[in-house]
Amino acid sequence: MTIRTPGTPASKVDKTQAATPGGTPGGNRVREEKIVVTVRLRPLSKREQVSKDQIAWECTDDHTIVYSPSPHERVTLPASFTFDKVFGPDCSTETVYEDGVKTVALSALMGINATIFAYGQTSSGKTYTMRGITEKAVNDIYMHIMNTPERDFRIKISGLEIYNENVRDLLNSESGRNLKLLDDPEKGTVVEKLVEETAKDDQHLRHLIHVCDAQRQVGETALNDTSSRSHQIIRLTVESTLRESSNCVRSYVASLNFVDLAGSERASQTNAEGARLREGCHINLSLMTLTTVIRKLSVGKRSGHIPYRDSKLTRILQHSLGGNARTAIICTLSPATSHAEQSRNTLLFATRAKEVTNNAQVNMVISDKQLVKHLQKEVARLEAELRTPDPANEKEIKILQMEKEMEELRRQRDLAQSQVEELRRKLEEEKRIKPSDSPIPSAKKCLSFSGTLLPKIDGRELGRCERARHALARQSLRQSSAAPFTLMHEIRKLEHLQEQLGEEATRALDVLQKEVSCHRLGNQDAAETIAKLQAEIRGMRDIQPAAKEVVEVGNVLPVNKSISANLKEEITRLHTQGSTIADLEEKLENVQKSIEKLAMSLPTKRDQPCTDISPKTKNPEKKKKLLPLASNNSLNMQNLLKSPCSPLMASQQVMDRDIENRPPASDALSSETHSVSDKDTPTKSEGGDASSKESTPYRRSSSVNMRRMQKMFQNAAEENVRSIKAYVTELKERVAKLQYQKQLLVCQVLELEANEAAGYNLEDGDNNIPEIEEESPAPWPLVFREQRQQIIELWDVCHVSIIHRTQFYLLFKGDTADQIYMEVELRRLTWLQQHLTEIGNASPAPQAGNESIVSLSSSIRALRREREFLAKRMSTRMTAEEREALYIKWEVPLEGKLRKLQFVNKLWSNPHDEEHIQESAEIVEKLVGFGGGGNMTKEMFELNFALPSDRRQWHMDWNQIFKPPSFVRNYIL
Ligand SMILES: Nc1ncnc2c1ncn2[C@@H]1O[C@H](COP(=O)(O)OP(=O)(O)OP(=O)(O)O)[C@@H](O)[C@H]1O
Repeated sequence: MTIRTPGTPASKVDKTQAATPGGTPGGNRVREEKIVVTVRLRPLSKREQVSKDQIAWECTDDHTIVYSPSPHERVTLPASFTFDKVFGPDCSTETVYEDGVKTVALSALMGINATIFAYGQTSSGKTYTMRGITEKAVNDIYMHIMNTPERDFRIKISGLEIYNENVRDLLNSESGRNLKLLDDPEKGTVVEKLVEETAKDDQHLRHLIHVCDAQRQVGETALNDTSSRSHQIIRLTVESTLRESSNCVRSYVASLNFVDLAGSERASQTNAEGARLREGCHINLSLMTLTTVIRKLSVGKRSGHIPYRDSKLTRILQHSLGGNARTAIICTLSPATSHAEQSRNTLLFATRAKEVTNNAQVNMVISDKQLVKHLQKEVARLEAELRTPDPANEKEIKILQMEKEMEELRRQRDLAQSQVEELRRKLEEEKRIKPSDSPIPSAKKCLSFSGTLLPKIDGRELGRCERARHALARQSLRQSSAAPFTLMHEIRKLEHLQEQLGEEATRALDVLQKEVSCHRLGNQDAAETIAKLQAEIRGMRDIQPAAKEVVEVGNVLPVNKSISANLKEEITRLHTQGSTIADLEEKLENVQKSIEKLAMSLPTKRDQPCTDISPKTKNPEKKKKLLPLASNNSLNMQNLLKSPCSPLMASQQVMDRDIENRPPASDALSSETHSVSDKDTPTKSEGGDASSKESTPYRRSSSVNMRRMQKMFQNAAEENVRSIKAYVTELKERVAKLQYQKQLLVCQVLELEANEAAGYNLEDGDNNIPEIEEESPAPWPLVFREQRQQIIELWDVCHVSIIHRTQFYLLFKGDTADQIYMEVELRRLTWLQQHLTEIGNASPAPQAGNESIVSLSSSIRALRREREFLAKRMSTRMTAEEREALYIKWEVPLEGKLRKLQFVNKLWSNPHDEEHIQESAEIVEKLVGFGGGGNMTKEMFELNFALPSDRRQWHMDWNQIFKPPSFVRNYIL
């Protein structure tokens, strides 16, 4: 057994912090603890009574002792002292023990070093007190041992005295030698060859203690017949180990010191001389060192050098003074006036001692012997288990498995917690980047689209955004990424349609060109218009689908390329074609205008010389106007009468002769036509079709039917121009729709890419998008409501024009036909939200072609301007009464100067209040004046995918806001 008292080797000592006495070891841990200081005031001794000494000290309560001088005495020094406990003359030693030092003493039973010592002037009652305390402690120790059968206790005792600065062994008086103090690096200060005896029982221990007392140096002085002339230290070492059955190899070990100091004395009072005087000098010297150590410790251990080594007493008690021990000091006092000054010195010492802090720890040792024994037993048990499998062992294995599982679960929980922490941290970061002065805090939540920017997990708000995101992602993936080939297929189909459309347009334009050729001999304006139109048509014919090399629908994709790479290529190609379509659309617009102009220039019935069409007419101008109509060749004539408006008809049928529409081929008509043509048929050089002259029916028409014929052609021409106009309009619509469909595809591809970038592997068909739960699609009304709420919140987040919001809100009420518009709006807003999140409040410097990039701040500014506009409108669109009623209802102060603006600022301010949204929309509608449905059509929104035009309607502000940066615009066809 290795015991460190206090010098057990560190490698074998396991120290934990001290427990509160009476508590579980290591339970209520105390890092630092002040020395417990109590004062015991004894009664007047017989000697003092005889000398008529007066009582100078009085215990006013359990903690205070007060100096009570005689009436004539003048007191200048402190008269009242307070301590942990003060015991008056009537208090028994048992009380002093129980209330003052018991807890400290019994700490030793739980591995904590403890020291109890008595300090005081000679004959103040130190020995009287310490003998009683030791007795009580021994009783309690053995009582505890009896009550703790699970532990095996061992009590050892050693006793020494320091007499005239010599250390003597009280249990080995035979030696008569002065024992040396050694400094052991591991054990600290040890007394060489000090006998340590193991107490067999309490009686034995008492006996040994008695031996120590008996061996102590005692002398008679004037103050005390049996004055202790030395410092006595009785050390009990208490070791306890759990009994063997528990397989525990660790033991508590602690020392309990009972220190009875020699009393400070004045030679004048003790009348000491000779040996007594010398003893007194040593006593006072060592007590002075003790006082110095205490004083230094009382102002802090780092106050400098602590002179422990200046006396043997302080060297031996070093651990009890500011070290690894719990310490209690009992300061004994004589109440006599004659010892008042000595008593005050004792109280001053006690006062300093109160400030000394110790660091007590639980001392545990591992016995090598016990350890080996334990390991041997363990090996034997395991060997036995191996030989005969124990069914209980299976249980243990299961328990082990369960423990492993629990460990894994804990690990997962920790991981989840760390992820939550990470999210929180990012949110904090987000908050820091986007200051909290953002007008709508909840907006930030929705501005986070990607997982890395998720807002704090916060109930419905996030739930809705998350659901929307997941729904969108899922839908997107189902539509696009879940089957990327389908998406490719869709693109191909679109291209095919686009190609068809181009071919139809080309065929129709052929017809149109020929038709226009027929009008070349019209008036000057018409001729110019026609020339322009022809040029445009030529230009349009030049526009062919650029991607003839595009693989046909159903062709196999290159297998060595990733789906996304192919899709990217497709998008790039679509982008190229997009400009073609845009050109086509623009040229169709021009053609339409020209046709309108042409229609205007066509001879009206008023212009026609109905009664003066004969070759002999005197008005060559009027006659000339008629000529083009009369000079059309047969092919054009037939084409003219064949409306090219139907795209389907624009196929082969358009070019075929339509017998039913052929003009009457009567002889009269032919002769009349012929007669006219003789003079007026345009020559080839004028653009007429000379080859058709021979076969034209006009040649065979008679002049009698000429007027009728002209009229008929006139009507046909008008009709055809109208048809062409309608057809061009239809072409435009189809181009727009084609454009729109491509937009949708692009959106899908962008999402596909985003999802791919986010780590969702699409190519292996493993859709890693967190499936919320496969549920049957919700009915449209429900979906509509949810989407609308998402849109409203996104409007709010992105600071979208409230006029746009109003238009959209009022237009789309939940028809099934609204689905596509809702989806488009949602997708655009989602993009915008992401875009705003990415660029934050920064206002990017305008770049070429990128002038309208929006930031959060620019959106807010635009919205503020819009609100100012609406505020102005309140004056003209509302009566004073209406305004006032609204102010009251919307809680705007009536007396405020900016109440209109205040009111408008409240519009569309709460995306979560349905009633508020409805009312806001109605008010904005009234202010802007697009009510009645006259100005608003759903198609406005459909066509909004086009880049901003110069249209000035408010709804186009959305496009102004939503002008994507160039990298996105490359995809927006
Ligand atoms: N609380 C007390 N009640 C009654 N008598 C006491 C009390 N304390 C001390 N005495 C008596 O006072 C006398 C002196 O006590 P004691 O020897 O314990 O003093 P001391 O402080 O140890 O002196 P010294 O330092 O000289 O050894 C003894 O006769 C003792 O019985």
